[in-house]
Amino acid sequence: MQQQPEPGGREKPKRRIGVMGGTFDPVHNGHLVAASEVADRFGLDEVIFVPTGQPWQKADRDVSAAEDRYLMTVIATASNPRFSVSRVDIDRQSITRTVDTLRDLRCMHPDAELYFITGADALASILSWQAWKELFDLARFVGVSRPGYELHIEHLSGHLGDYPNDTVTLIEIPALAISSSECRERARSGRPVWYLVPDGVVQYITKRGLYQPQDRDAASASAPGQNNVGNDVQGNHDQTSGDDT
Ligand SMILES: Nc1ncnc2c1ncn2[C@@H]1O[C@H](COP(=O)(O)OP(=O)(O)OP(=O)(O)O)[C@@H](O)[C@H]1O
Ligand SMILES: O=C(O)c1ccc[n+]([C@@H]2O[C@H](COP(=O)([O-])O)[C@@H](O)[C@H]2O)c1
Repeated sequence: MQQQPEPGGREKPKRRIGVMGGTFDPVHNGHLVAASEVADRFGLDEVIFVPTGQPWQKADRDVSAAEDRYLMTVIATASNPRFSVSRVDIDRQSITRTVDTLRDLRCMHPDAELYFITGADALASILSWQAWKELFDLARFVGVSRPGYELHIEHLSGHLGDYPNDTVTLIEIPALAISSSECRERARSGRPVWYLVPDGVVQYITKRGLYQPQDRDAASASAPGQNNVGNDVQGNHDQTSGDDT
């Protein structure tokens, strides 16, 4: 671990901060397990979840409102004292670039070591990210396994010549074959998302009527407390629909 000198000559370990970037539409248990595993393996003091503002590589589909994705991420992470959520990307008035995320977080935490966490699919496409050459100066990268994707680093090896060996690390994590796309499709068709996402996120999706077919959106907007998600999404749980009552 890198050390920094203290007034008395003693060395103080640097704070280690994980950065879990994602569109989180919705956040699911695969994201949470990835963050938790990396925190454990790398002895991270904190993991900051950073919902994207304008994910330019997802411009081919409608992405839910940033505020909904942010709130779901807050709900999902609230019970873990090491997890927090940042608004840096959703408050920036431009497309979301990880280089900006990391620059902002570096300014906020100048003495910390940053560990950017990516799934195998995201890591595979990192050379298509904007200003990617700067990324490895700003943070270490941790690529985590994900069912259905090959976790590899060969595409980066030609670009990491002068960087330390631990600039990008690959780790195997418990396999959770969950995706936000699948959760959205389930909610849309009235199938359960219980246990794929935290309970509070199920309730938030229900309360806000997220991921419903277009013709039900108007109802959702005009009656935000109404249960607009199919009953199957609620399963057999004995709980409220998330009404404001
Ligand atoms: N099940 C999973 N296991 C490991 N990593 C994951 C998993 N799901 C997502 N990730 C990683 O989390 C980060 C954010 O992912 P994102 O918010 O795009 O979720 P997603 O499930 O891939 O969404 P979508 O299905 O809409 O593309 C990415 O680095 C992605 O690779
Ligand atoms: O910097 C970029 O150009 C860039 C392009 C695509 C994705 N990313 C980041 O990769 C993370 C996962 O993104 P996504 O789209 O798979 O949810 C998230 O933090 C994004 O900001 C970053």
